[in-house]
Amino acid sequence: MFPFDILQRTYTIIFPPTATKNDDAIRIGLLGASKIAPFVVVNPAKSHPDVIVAAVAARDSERAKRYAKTHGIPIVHSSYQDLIDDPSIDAIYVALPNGLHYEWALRSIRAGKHVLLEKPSCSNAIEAKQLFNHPLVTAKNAPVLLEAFHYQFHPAWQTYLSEVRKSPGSIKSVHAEFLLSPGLLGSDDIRFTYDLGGGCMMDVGTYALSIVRQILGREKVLEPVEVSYRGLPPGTDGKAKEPQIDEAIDAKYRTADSVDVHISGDLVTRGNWPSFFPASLTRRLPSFNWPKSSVTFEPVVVDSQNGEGHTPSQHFMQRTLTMRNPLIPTFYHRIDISDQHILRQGDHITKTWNETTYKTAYNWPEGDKRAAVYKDWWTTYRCQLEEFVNRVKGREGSGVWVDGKESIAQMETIDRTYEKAGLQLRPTSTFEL
Ligand SMILES: NC(=O)C1=CN([C@@H]2O[C@H](COP(=O)(O)OP(=O)(O)OC[C@H]3O[C@@H](n4cnc5c(N)ncnc54)[C@H](OP(=O)(O)O)[C@@H]3O)[C@@H](O)[C@H]2O)C=CC1
Ligand SMILES: O=C1OC[C@@H](O)[C@H](O)[C@H]1O
Repeated sequence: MFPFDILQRTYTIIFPPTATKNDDAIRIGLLGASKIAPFVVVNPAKSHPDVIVAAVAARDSERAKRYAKTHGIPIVHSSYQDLIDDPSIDAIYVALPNGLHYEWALRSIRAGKHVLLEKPSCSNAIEAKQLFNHPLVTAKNAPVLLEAFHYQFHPAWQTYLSEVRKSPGSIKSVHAEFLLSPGLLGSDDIRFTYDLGGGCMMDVGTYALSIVRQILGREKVLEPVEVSYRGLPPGTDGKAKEPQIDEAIDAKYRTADSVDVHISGDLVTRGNWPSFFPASLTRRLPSFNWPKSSVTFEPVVVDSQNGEGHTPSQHFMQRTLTMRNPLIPTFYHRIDISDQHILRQGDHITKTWNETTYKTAYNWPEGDKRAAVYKDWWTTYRCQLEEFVNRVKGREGSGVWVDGKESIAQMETIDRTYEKAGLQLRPTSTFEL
């Protein structure tokens, strides 16, 4: 039954039911013929009655035409600015290198277009503050601007967050990791160029950071206490390529209320094999790891007895909540609610045991009105598109949103992490508006 469910959802993601478009559907334009746009916008739009992917612009018009043909996009513009100035376009999807997000988001907003902006929103906190606090963005009736933290919109992530909120005990530690297998990114990938706002912290690291910040408080800036990174391997000439680029990053933070926070990201993960394989053999071997988040709570007292003449006995419970694969939950994810129980008599531990329950959430809970709208096969991107459209149309929506304050605090924490690592902040755009 379980693999059949996966197959059914996967089939429907690839071949979604096509919706008849409404007359007032939002017409989206793609800035750049990017690799990610088919997943984030083109495919999800097929099943959305209020979205038409109407145009694309690329630096090379021929490439843009080929891309448009492949994806059935009717209009091709020969420059990004032409696309933005097209009066038939309502919204822009900015999937450019991170270093260009600020400029093209602002240009789009200036043209009155709504913006779905890829993560990370900007190159650094200076840009993020200028963008999200810009009068054109904060004005009443300003266009919608959303940093595309797609995973937050999926019911699986929201279910995990609600388990965090209702768990007994205060949070002791939080961990998140996103480790990419080798071979997914070419050596000329935008992620490996400093001037384009590259780096692991800017890429998979930004998800791990966003995850821990969602758990701890979305507007909190975290202060790093220890950061280490791995740079790019030297080129064939033996010289360091792009010395400001982190290929992998590992950062620890400690909050004012003493929560230990740990994130790891890696764009080219080797090693990391289970410990029964000798590390000397596996250190250089590629490995696959699910993105993961876990939260451990302080122990709580479940029961306490101090009967006269008896040694006092206490029953403690300590919870750990783990979520595997918060980023592509539609294929597979799992929420583990693991409770460690300890019985003590005086100073002696007399018994320990574990109780673990597992949860999945491919949709909102039964009876929740959102469950009647969402579908089990919706990807995080389809959920995100639903909420982007709801905002643009002024509809109620699911209640999940990433606001400017969250995006700014995210960039401030990324900056502090780079500073602690001894790396330069990603360069600030010279574009002014
Ligand atoms: N939400 C998600 O799951 C994901 C988000 N992303 C984000 O999306 C963005 C794009 O990533 P991805 O699609 O992987 O990248 P691509 O390299 O496929 O796309 C980047 C686009 O940027 C354009 N571009 C403009 N200037 C430059 C330049 N100087 N060098 C290189 N490209 C340039 C290119 O457009 P043109 O066609 O005009 O040549 C290209 O199509 C990033 O911000 C990344 O973080 C990426 C993957 C997943
Ligand atoms: O979801 C993702 O997976 C791979 C990353 O490199 C990418 O930028 C990210 O958004």
